[in-house]
Amino acid sequence: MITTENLSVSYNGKMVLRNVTITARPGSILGLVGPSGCGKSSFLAALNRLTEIISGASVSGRIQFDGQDIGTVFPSSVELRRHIGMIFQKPNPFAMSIRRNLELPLREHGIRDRGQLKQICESVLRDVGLWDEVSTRLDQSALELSGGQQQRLCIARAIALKPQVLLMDEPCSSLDPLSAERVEQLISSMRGQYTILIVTHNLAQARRLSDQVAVFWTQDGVGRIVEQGETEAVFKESTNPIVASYLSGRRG
Ligand SMILES: Nc1ncnc2c1ncn2[C@@H]1O[C@H](COP(=O)(O)OP(=O)(O)OP(=O)(O)O)[C@@H](O)[C@H]1O
Repeated sequence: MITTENLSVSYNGKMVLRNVTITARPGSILGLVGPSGCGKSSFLAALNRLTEIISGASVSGRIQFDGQDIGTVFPSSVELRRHIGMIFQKPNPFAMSIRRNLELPLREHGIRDRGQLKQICESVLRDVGLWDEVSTRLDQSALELSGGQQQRLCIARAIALKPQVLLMDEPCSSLDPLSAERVEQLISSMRGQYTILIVTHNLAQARRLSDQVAVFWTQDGVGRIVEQGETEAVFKESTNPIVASYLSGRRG
């Protein structure tokens, strides 16, 4: 379980996200929606400590992992990212073979046994539905795969490390409609196994995929969460006029 309390993010002293307090339940999918620029990506970056490598970025507030301060649980960013994986909008396989894409992070985390590496590679490629498509060309460059296949490979690379949490920043938005549907189905099938936080601009997708949803909005130049709850309840019953008109597609 991952929980934030009054999490705020600033760049060069200017706050862009204020006081986000939210819980992502174990095994559930939390959708993060809201118009451009309201701080959704900054929120994910803070959770994955990417803000540490963004010049001028600073974070305040608390992040807890299974009830403990995340800095205590994972003092090093390498260890943190093993447990909290990230999938980006644009698939970002390494410019190397499909096999090496999967083996490299495993080797970096101390798994060197060839049999074990082979077994994990096959298992995660099966999990993401890629095995039948790539099993005969594991030594070809990952960059030769289609965009949708590359994104599924990136998800395989992330889950090879057995993370508890996966952060996804618009994972389908750079893909053609069929590939996007395939990746969405994959994410849906991962419910129960991983805690997933997914940013999406596709409201229909947020509604189909997520168990809970948080609506981000910029007010007075700062992003914050204006509504959160069970997805169907938020979509059907929100009494916040901004949220209701945004979710119905009339605004935003
Ligand atoms: N590295 C940075 N330096 C300065 N300002 C930044 C930086 N990254 C983001 N911002 C600003 O922070 C605010 C929030 O941006 P962020 O990308 O988190 O929003 P978002 O909701 O994810 O937007 P989108 O949906 O367009 O991806 C924006 O005003 C943006 O310009």
